[in-house]
This record gives sequence, structure tokens and C-alpha cells, in this order.
Amino acid sequence: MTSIDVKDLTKRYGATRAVDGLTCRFEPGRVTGFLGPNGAGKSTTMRLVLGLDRPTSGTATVGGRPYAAYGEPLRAVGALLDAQAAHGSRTARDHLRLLAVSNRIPDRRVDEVLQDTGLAPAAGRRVKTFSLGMRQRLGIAAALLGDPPVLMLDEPANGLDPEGIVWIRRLLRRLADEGRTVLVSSHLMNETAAFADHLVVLARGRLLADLPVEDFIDRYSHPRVRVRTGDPVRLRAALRAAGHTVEEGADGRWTVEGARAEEVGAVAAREGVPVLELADERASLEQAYLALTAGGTEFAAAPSPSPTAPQEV
Ligand SMILES: Nc1ncnc2c1ncn2[C@@H]1O[C@H](COP(=O)(O)OP(=O)(O)OP(=O)(O)O)[C@@H](O)[C@H]1O
Repeated sequence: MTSIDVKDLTKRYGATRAVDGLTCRFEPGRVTGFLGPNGAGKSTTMRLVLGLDRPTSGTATVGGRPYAAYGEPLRAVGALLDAQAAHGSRTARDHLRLLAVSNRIPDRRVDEVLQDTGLAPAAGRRVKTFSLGMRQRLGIAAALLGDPPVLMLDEPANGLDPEGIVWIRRLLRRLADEGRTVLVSSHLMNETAAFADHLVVLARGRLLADLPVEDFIDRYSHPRVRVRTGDPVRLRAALRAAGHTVEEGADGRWTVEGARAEEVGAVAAREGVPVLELADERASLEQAYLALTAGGTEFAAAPSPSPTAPQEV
């Protein structure tokens, strides 16, 4: 089983700490969503794992070894960092063949990954004629080529149509179920919630959260209840008297923020008010994520030591 281990990793570009003392492990058998606002350090971390950049300090290893120590790297880590990387004048098949040869990967894998990514009908077309979504699929095909135990994909759903998004979710799930380490960076929170098991959240190069998706939502989101009643006047008064704030939706359903269904149910029962619908509503990952990174923004907005000092980015 091959994990990615990041220890005390720091990367500075001039005054910018793109990655700042990051320690985390990406484990096999699950899809880890790697989240963070623009400039959080996700791509830099992935580049450091792939040895495309040198850390200022700290280490990043794959299966306990630096990526550069692997003789046939595509068999160790499949990565999609830049879907535009393929040479435009080559056909998709030739692009994959070249990668396969340099990693001693059998030629039959080229046709397998073309098939797996839905590109078989376009295999003989030049890459420069590909749409963004097709290039994205080609990048994923290249990542799968060496049948690697670790996959690292930067925004893989970028440019995919709805059918493509369903496809990539299923693919990521299958890869993790096969015991691989699957790391996926994304800006799309709800999208990530639909396929990730685990989240690692960065802001300004620092680790903000490293925990299962469910725990993330429990920890960072507030409970709320959806309720519908046959006696709005009495229930509204009773809930307000019990200290709850009620938001009334146009469809007759109310939202009670910060409450659980049993509390709202108890208030209604005490008043003898008929309840037609009552449910805890789990806040979405989007809300939880925004709440967390809003904290990161406070940190970011801390006053600099003196107005004339250069601002740390
Ligand atoms: N080669 C570089 N030279 C200078 N600064 C860089 C370089 N690469 C990244 N940075 C800076 O490092 C910080 C982290 O960037 P990075 O691309 O890793 O973030 P990210 O989380 O991947 O963002 P995004 O989601 O926008 O892709 C940013 O402030 C960025 O401007």
C-alpha cells in the first residue's frame, strides 16, 4: 500500500510562502479531496511531490521514497497537473505511446486507457483538435497508463460535461476501491463532497483540516431543521418563545437555524401543533468549507507589523 507523506514541507518563492510547514498523509483506499482557495498551495504541493520543484525545507515522499527515486515513475504515480501538456501535433495514441515506451509500459495499455477514458474513437486525431474536456480525458489516460498505486489529479473535472463528471466520479471511486491512493484537488466543494471520502484543506500554504468528509461537515457546519406545520401562527410563536429564529420559505417550509429536529419536535408537541414535515438538514460541504476558509481569511487579514513593511503574501 502506497501513501504520499508530506512532512514539514515548506516552499518559498521570494517573500511568498506557497507551502508553509505542511504535514499530512494521503492514504491508500480512499479518495482525498485536496481543497483550498486560489493560491492556497495545492499545485505547489503536488509539484513538490512529483519533484518538479525543490522544497525550501521538509520532505514529500511516495511509498517512503522521493518520486525521483522511481526508475519508471508512471508506474508509481499517475499525475494530471496540466491538461495542456500534450504536444498538439501528435495524435492521442502517439502521445500515450511515447509515454509508455519511456516507462517500459506494454503497448496494449495504450489502447486500454484510450478505451477507459472514452477516447478510443479519437485516438488517431491530433491533440490540437481536442476540446478542453477531451484533453482532460487524455491527461487522465496518461495518468492511468502505468497502472500506478497513486493518482494525483489537479481539477480533473475541469472542462468535462455532466456525463464526463459522472464518469470521473465513478472512475475515482473505482480506483480508490482497488486500494489506490487518489488525491484530487478541486475548487468545487459540492462536487468534491459527491466523491471524496477524506479532505485535506489548505489556506495560505497551511493545513486547516485533515479529516473524513462526514467529520468535516459535523465539525464545521451548524445544524438546522426544516419544518412544515398546519398551524403556522402557533408554531412560530412557540419557536420564538423558545429562542429559535425561524426563516419562512415561499413553499411553506421553514428553516430553524442552529436547532435539531428533536428540539423543534418537542416545542411543537408541547403546544399540540400539528407537524407535517420535520427533518434535520445537513449543511452542505460548501457552507462548511466557506466557514472554515473564512477563518483563514481572518488570519490572512491580520495587520502587518508596520504600514511601511512589505506585505507578506
Ligand atoms: N513558480 C512560482 N513563482 C512564484 N510564485 C509562485 C510560483 N508558483 C506558485 N507561486 C505562488 O505560490 C502560491 C501558491 O500557489 P499554488 O498554485 O500552489 O496554489 P493553488 O492552491 O494551486 O491555487 P489555484 O487553486 O489557484 O491553482 C501563490 O501565491 C502563487 O502565486
